[in-house]
Amino acid sequence: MRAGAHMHPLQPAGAPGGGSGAPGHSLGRRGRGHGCSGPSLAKPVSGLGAGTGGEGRARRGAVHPPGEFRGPSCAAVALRSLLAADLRFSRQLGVCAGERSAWGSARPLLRLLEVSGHGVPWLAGTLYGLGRSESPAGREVLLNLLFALLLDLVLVAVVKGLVRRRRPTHNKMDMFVTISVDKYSFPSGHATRAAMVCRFVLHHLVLAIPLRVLVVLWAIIVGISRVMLGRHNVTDVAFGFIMGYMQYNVVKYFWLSPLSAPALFAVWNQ
Ligand SMILES: CC(C)=CCC/C(C)=C/CC/C(C)=C/CC/C(C)=C/COP(=O)(O)O
Repeated sequence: MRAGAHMHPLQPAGAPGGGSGAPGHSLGRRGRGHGCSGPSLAKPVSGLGAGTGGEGRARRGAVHPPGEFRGPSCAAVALRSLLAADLRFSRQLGVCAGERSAWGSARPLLRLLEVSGHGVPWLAGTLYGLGRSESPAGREVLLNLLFALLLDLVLVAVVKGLVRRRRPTHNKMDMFVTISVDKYSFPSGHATRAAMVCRFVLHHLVLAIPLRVLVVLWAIIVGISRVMLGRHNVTDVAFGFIMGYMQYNVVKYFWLSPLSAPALFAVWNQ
């Protein structure tokens, strides 16, 4: 692929489909070849683009106006290096990506964890609880959990649709109920949901310490299992955790109560 041209921001050069993680991708080579530069304010030097592929070749010898980028910035090179390391590391951690993988026998257990963090059981369970709940306080919490889960689905779909990072190539697309954007991997919807639900539960349920620890462990293990199953790269999950953590702030800010959303609660008060 031509460096810098039509290249996916989360896909280092030499990693077709964003998921190869193959050693010897071109990042390191390009980085070593000419270093990196910021915006050029100095008089242009011909041939600075050399080694950056077709674009560089086309510009060789050209006169660059002040302010034009001479090559990939240090930030871009650092980002690509991070992403290349992410692909390699994630591939190594994908030990349950298939039945024949190193830890393939643990795959069924990890797939069970996958279901435990999936949107469908959480939505179904919350709706069921809402239907059964007889206490106003319980209904308020469950209604907000429903709002949180729906918000999570929408925000993850928006970010996945914008970023469009492909899932790792070693992922087997045998996931439990998916929607169209789930062909993309950034961020991990399981990680956002796990982090958000974890914060939600810790804030709104009175639980003994061991149970609180269990909830946190569940969230962490769901995240790790995404990489082990080969569904995600590490950065998808890390960002998912951060995003899910912050989503809870949104839920808290827009907390639905009989005062803030009387129409919603009127359904039960009739
Ligand atoms: C259960 C009820 C009452 C309604 C379901 C409504 C519905 C179909 C919601 C969509 C749920 C869904 C398919 C969520 C996607 C979950 C998923 C596969 C996320 C991807 O996670 P990732 O970690 O692989 O990014």
